[in-house]
Amino acid sequence: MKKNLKVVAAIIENEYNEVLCALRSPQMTLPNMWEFPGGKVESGESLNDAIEREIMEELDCKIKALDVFHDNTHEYENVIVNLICIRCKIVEGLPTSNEHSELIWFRRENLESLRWAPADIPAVNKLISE
Ligand SMILES: Nc1nc2c([nH]c(=O)n2[C@H]2C[C@H](O)[C@@H](COP(=O)(O)OP(=O)(O)OP(=O)(O)O)O2)c(=O)[nH]1
Repeated sequence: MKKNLKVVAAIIENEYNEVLCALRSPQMTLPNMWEFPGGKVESGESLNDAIEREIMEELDCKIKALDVFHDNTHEYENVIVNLICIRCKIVEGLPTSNEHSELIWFRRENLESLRWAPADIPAVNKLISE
């Protein structure tokens, strides 16, 4: 049976309506695909605590979770990912890439030009069409 993963990802927008996008490194699963930064929810952890912890670990900056933007379940070849995208705002610091190959701020209308992890595509489409 495939493993089910509960994953939170941060939708962080700046004052120019640009969204923070992260490129998964060649060493990660889903290598060289774009994603919203985040990671697996640990047992007993709330979604907000999980995204705030993951962003501190991955991007070295403090965020506040605002609300759930999109919730999608995607079946990959080996795993089923429940990806919960949460709108967040930066409270302290600037995002720094600890684990990703690249971090960029991208305008919503240009998001479709990136090669996204398949689970992210519905959230990306919602961002573009909003
Ligand atoms: N962080 C994040 N993960 C995503 C997104 N979309 C998507 O399919 N995933 C998948 C990739 C991973 O299989 C899973 C968990 O993310 P993770 O960031 O903890 O993955 P990881 O590389 O640490 O996983 P692993 O190598 O330890 O198995 O969710 C996304 O937008 N953000």
